[in-house]
Amino acid sequence: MIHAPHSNKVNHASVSVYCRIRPLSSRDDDRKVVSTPDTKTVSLAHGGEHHTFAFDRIFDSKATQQDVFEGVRVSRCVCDVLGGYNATIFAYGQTASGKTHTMEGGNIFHPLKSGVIPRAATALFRACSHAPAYIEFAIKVSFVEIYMERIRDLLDTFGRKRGNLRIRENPNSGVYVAGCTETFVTNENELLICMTDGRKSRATAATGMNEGSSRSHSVFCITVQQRNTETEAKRVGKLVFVDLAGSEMARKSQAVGLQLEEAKNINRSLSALGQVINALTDEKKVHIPYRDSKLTRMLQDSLGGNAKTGLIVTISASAENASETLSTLKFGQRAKAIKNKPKVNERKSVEELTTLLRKAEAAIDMQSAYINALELQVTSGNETGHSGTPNGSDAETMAAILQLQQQKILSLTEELAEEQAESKRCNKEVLDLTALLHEKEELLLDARNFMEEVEAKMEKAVREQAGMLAQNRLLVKAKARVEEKAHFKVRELELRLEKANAVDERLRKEDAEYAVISQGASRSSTAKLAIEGEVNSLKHPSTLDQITLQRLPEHSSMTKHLKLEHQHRKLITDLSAQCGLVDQLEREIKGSAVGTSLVTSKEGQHMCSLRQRLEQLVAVHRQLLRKYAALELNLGEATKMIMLRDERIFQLEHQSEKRHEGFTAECQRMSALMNDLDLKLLNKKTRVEKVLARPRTLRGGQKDARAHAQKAAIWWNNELSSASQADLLGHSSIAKAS
Ligand SMILES: Nc1ncnc2c1ncn2[C@@H]1O[C@H](COP(=O)(O)OP(=O)(O)OP(=O)(O)O)[C@@H](O)[C@H]1O
Repeated sequence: MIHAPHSNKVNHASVSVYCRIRPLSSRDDDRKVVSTPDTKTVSLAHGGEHHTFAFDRIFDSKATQQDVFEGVRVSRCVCDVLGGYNATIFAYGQTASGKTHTMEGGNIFHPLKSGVIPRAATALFRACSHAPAYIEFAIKVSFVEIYMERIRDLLDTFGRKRGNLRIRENPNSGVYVAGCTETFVTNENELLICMTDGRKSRATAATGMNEGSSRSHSVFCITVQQRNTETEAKRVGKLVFVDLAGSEMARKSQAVGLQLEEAKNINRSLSALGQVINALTDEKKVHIPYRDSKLTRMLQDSLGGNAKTGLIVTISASAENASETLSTLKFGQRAKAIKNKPKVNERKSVEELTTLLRKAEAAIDMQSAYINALELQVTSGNETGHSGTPNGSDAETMAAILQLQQQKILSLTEELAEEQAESKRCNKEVLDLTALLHEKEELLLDARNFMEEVEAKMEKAVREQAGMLAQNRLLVKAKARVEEKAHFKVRELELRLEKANAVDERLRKEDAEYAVISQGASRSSTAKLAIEGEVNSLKHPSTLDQITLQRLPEHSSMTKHLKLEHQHRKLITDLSAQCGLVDQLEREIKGSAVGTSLVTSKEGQHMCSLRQRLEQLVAVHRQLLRKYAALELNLGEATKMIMLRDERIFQLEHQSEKRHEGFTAECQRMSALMNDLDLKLLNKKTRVEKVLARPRTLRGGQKDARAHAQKAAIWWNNELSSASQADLLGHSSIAKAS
């Protein structure tokens, strides 16, 4: 006997309901109205009555995130999903009762604080890593929210599909959100990153009851696709986590304006959910109002559909929330009565179906042969009955046999019909699959053509990219050159500044030297000439050129000043040329930035770094300009000082000239005096010699003459020594004066 395949068997499973009690917060009334007699019962005292509810598991306020994960048996849900089932876990409860805390947790990356979703991700990837090597997995996630009756894609980073997505239904894959972003993930971390990205886009707000209240229902879906590489059989399972927005009373949450509108929408969709649950648990109701809200439409497979569903109701133990707690617990109790029909989403491979078909045909053949044999036996029995007269017991036995045979025939005919139907179904499936195969082949062909087109485009893009890269490289080199030049110019400017300082220093020294120089009349006159030349060229600065500079005396301060000015002018020209180069570079970089907008993000980064370097260059350029301005200022001051010094030099020269003239006149006067003295001496000497040469006969006057001659000699010697002393004094006084 052939049994129906596993996929066709429908097991009814009721929704598992769990209850988590949130610890009292500072905002809460201290009076507790909730108690937990045991791990499966929760009791609420409200309105003078005790309401008791039984659930699959109760988590009190001390329960940890791991306790909840284990108690809700999320790992089993993960196994179900890997087995090809759809599973849904959703959290329902009053606002601020801890739904998001339970589903996502305080910190999704923290080992203790993470909630059900991150832990399920860990379990899923661990299970995949332990699967046989011939099973291939593809895991993708989607994250949407239902905000004010609009479905928004939370993973759509560009916000194109945030508007309002549509819900569609497919006989194979069930209810799904059309066009929502599905991101493939290869590990737990990637999944958590997707979740973090989605959480950032979620609509939350601070209300009177919760600092970070979710203003929307969020649906996080993990789809696990499996392929058996040996048999080509495929399986798909979905793990859906729904964090519902909390029901709230406007009075308590103090919602006004947009928040009030949000609260109304939340309450409306939650009441639609309640209606669906009521209809599902009421045997008389035939119509289930799934289409009354986006929320119920999305949860259609999870409520009364083909998914395995777990519901976590979150409540507050505080007396002030007792009425909301009661309604939450009632909701959980009703939901517990919902019966789902979980089924495996599996597609058998063509080989598997062909084998099944062959088996079915063989069974049909065997049964047909058996029926024929039985028919023959019946016919021959009848014939035997006609030929003789059977006794009573024989007749009874015959009747029993006939009855048995008829029953057998009946059951065999039924089985045959079943097998034929199965065979027909298999045949149809084979035909469908063959058609699908052809369709896929065509699609594959299209895809191949498309791929070829894409490849050609890619090649072109790569070529263009390479061109752009080369251009970028050139730009970078040009930038480096400009940078180098800028650095060089800065260094040059610094050197020039140092030189200017040195010139200043040397000018100071020259002042001192000049005093000595001015002593020499000839040198002074040369200097005078040079200064005159300098003054003339200063009067006509426009005529100053390199040749003029070369012609001027090297040691002259004016020459140095003019040289410095010439250098500065050259520097201005250089700097403006550099400015032009930098501007051109900026323009080129801007141009290339526009051109490279389609280039990969790596190049974008490169461009960014280029831009940064350009900015640095511009900063250096500005610094240079500032330095240049400072230099110009220094130059102005230096020019002023040089002018003052030149004036002083001019005055000194004037004085020196005057003194020189005085000195020359004094020298002339002294030499005239000396000549005069020499003449006088010569006369006296001659007279003395004459006296000494007189004859000795003149006895009478001989002694007198001798005495006179001696007196004259003494006078002469005295005159001579006083004259030489005066001469010496005269010389020293001139030296002092000069
Ligand atoms: N079991 C718990 N243990 C510790 N803190 C909790 C627990 N449950 C909730 N909280 C804290 O209570 C606050 C409200 O929780 P949460 O945001 O999860 O509520 P909610 O039901 O999602 O609210 P809403 O419907 O407004 O979004 C948070 O600060 C959260 O950390």
